[in-house]
Amino acid sequence: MQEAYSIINSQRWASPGVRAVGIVNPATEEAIGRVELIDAQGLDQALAAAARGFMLWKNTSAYERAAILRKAVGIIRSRQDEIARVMTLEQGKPLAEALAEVVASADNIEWMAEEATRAYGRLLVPRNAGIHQLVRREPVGPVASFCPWNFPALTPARKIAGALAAGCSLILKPAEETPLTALHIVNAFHEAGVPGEVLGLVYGDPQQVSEHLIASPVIRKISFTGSTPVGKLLLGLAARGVKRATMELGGHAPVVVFDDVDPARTAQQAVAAKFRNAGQVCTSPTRFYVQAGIYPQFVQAFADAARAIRVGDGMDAAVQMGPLANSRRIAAMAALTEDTLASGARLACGGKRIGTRGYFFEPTVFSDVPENARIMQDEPFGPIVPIASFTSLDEVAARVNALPFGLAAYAMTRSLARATAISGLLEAGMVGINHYTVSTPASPFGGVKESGYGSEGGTEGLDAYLVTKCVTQRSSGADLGPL
Ligand SMILES: NC(=O)c1ccc[n+]([C@@H]2O[C@H](COP(=O)([O-])OP(=O)(O)OC[C@H]3O[C@@H](n4cnc5c(N)ncnc54)[C@H](O)[C@@H]3O)[C@@H](O)[C@H]2O)c1
Ligand SMILES: O=S(=O)(O)c1ccc(CO)cc1
Repeated sequence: MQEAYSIINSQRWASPGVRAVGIVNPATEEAIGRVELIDAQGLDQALAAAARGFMLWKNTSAYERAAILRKAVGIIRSRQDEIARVMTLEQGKPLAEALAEVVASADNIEWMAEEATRAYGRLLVPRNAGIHQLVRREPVGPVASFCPWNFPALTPARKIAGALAAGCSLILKPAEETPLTALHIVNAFHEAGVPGEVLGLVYGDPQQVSEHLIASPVIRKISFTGSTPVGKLLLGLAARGVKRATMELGGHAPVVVFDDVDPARTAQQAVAAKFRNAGQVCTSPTRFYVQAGIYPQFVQAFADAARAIRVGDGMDAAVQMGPLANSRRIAAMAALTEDTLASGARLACGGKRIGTRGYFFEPTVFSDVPENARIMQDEPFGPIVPIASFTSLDEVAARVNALPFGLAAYAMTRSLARATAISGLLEAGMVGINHYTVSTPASPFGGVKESGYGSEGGTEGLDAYLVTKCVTQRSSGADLGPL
């Protein structure tokens, strides 16, 4: 049995009369450990530490901060197999996917470590020879970050890397369902030399923790990855203190498949992307619009490839799709399947829970899905996919942009003219043309509309933790007229 716990000032926080909840392996439903939940007194200690940590870290040179972050990268890489194993046990994704996530986490931190030394300001051209005006970029202050369970290493890694590279202190609240992976990531930063006060880790009741931290005058910025409804709630709390926010919220990514592509190859590529992490990815391709000329062939090839996916315990190297992360997702998939059948859509494959032990659900494909079916509006966040047909570019553009979401969007075509046109039309923060990888360390990851605002990754990901200060300085003894 493994234990996860809050860390304040590099020390395990033991709340008197500590409450704990079990950590469940979603492939077996067995308890694999427990996570201790923090109390209000612990949160106050974490805030006090973050306030001290900010004064310390913002005065640490960017080069020193970068060196410490690079050391954390080395530690994470040296433990990547162990961290991946823990992730698969507590989250369910296949071991190869877990390993790829740990590798990506290290790559993101490494990229941000380099970026730490490039937070340039600028010098203005003064209106008077005795005046110097400079625009400084400074760390915003202590940050509170909230992470979900679908990427237990990468989401914390991105949030920690951006904040620490900029010179901010951070209190991280990972998901209580996947606490062990985050504990490994935070430990790596501390072992690398990040002072305990600079990076705190808290687990607790999500509502209690977010309300407590966001209300504190210590916290100057929040960063949240999760659902749009919770994001709106946290934005409301942040607004009361006029605090900055980065919000990575839900999506419902459309894929426009034009009739000039090979339907079988395109469908196989789509299936690999759709069922990654059992569809529990905010950038998952989740609504397929296929041009009428290749629609039947695409649906057939998609369903064949989905049926062939090997589903099982992610610890088995032959498995391609693991369980869903928790029992809530199974209930959500069952309800969505029922609802989609009732809408008149055709079930091409799947549609049921697999077995009674472990949160397994069949890769499920619906075709001829009407636009008003719930699955075309609500993010499935699981292994269910709707496919519909379209005829013209204008028609499909109106349909894909009708939702309030705008995170990722994709289009498949061999035509440069179509690719250019659809890239301009899609209302999304990230667009993939003939490709589903829209996230790299150098690219800004974020959405528009109700998918959130702000970016993580890229130069924008550092910018998100910086504020602007304009300093106007008079040379001593300068004889000045008006500015
Ligand atoms: N954008 C993403 O990467 C992402 C990740 C996980 C879940 N989701 C969304 O969440 C939905 C279902 O997941 P869920 O059942 O865990 O939903 P949820 O909205 O209850 O929880 C999502 C995450 O937000 C956290 N959370 C919930 N209430 C909070 C609060 N008041 N303050 C701070 N954090 C809070 C949870 O701990 C969890 O990690 C999915 O359908 C999906 O749309 C999105
Ligand atoms: O970098 S990705 O693996 O594509 C990725 C996608 C989404 C999220 C957040 O849900 C994290 C990483």
